Amino acid sequence: MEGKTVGGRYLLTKLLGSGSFGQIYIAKDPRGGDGEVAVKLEIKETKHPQLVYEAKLLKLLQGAPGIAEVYYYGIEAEHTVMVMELMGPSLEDVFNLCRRRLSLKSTLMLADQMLLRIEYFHSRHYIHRDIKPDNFLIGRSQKSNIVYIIDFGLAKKFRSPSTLVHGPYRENKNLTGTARYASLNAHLGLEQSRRDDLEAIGYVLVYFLKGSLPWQGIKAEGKQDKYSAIMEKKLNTPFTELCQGMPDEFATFLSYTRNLRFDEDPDYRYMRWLFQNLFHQQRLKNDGCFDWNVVKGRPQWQVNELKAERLQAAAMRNVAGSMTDYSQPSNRAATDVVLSIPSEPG
Ligand SMILES: Nc1ncnc2c1ncn2[C@@H]1O[C@H](COP(=O)(O)OP(=O)(O)OP(=O)(O)O)[C@@H](O)[C@H]1O
Repeated sequence: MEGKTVGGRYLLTKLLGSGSFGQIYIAKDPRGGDGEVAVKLEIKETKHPQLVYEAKLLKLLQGAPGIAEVYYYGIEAEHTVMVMELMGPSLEDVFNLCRRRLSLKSTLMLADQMLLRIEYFHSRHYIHRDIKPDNFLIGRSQKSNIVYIIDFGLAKKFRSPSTLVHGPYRENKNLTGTARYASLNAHLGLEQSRRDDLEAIGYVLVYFLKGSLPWQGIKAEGKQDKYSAIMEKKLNTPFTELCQGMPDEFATFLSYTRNLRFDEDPDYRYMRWLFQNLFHQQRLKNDGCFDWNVVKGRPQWQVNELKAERLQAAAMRNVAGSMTDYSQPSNRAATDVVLSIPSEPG
């Protein structure tokens, strides 16, 4: 596809990766900004289309910090095409770059942005359901301090936008998301709600600060046995033990999220205050400088290379290990968004 033009103006220059979703390219926009955009392509006849849902959800979310701008959506010869803002490496990439351990300062700066993103997501009536470091990307150039939230393939509307009536509580659900960061209630088969995205953020923060989670690397026969073993470990690891050696705020945060009722409005201000307060107590300086900006001997271009390598590797694996089962209607995103797809702006 390199060398082709989509949307009448975007020239595909480089394959970034491919997987279950189709392909993602870097493209040049001769008329726009720094000239580079990301293009997602999905085969038109795909059995389980996702791009249309992602485009609808992105359209709904447009205009807030940390949400990729969409420039074009359309159906062309054999593909559904979405042209969007090009972003940089994921938090998993930069975590690797920092030898799989982040400082308290970076973790707290990320906590603040991740909480803002999820609060905004929830304010638009959706839960994400696949919170993990790979689904947060760093912006490029002037936006390199901004953390973006991506991958809405598992997002689900949790309340009516008009009446704000919460969706029903259900049990016996299959686990949706990524087992490592899934909330205990998601493991237990409860319908997910806002609290589950927040508990997952808690696990991501512990992962950044400690370098790993106690349920990583558990060996089991099949997928289901592995999920059960992870759940057991989560059940049997009190937050005080999980967060041993870390400031108390992390266990406090996790307990708060775990104790939220299914349809309770989370107090986002309280959660951000917890971490901001710790930040100030520790006399840290919010200068926007993350660990990966100062990794010795690792210039910025290496961050970009690392990302390219990871995307290639993911393409080779063909996103093996993904738990998503798109044959399950509940696993499909945003089927009921009523907004129209964006057409190319002026
Ligand atoms: N706008 C973008 N700019 C740069 N990289 C991007 C952009 N969108 C997605 N990516 C990269 O491409 C990868 C795949 O994108 P995305 O997660 O949206 O698709 P997916 O089908 O849900 O993939 P996966 O199966 O890995 O969850 C992401 O891991 C991300 O690193």
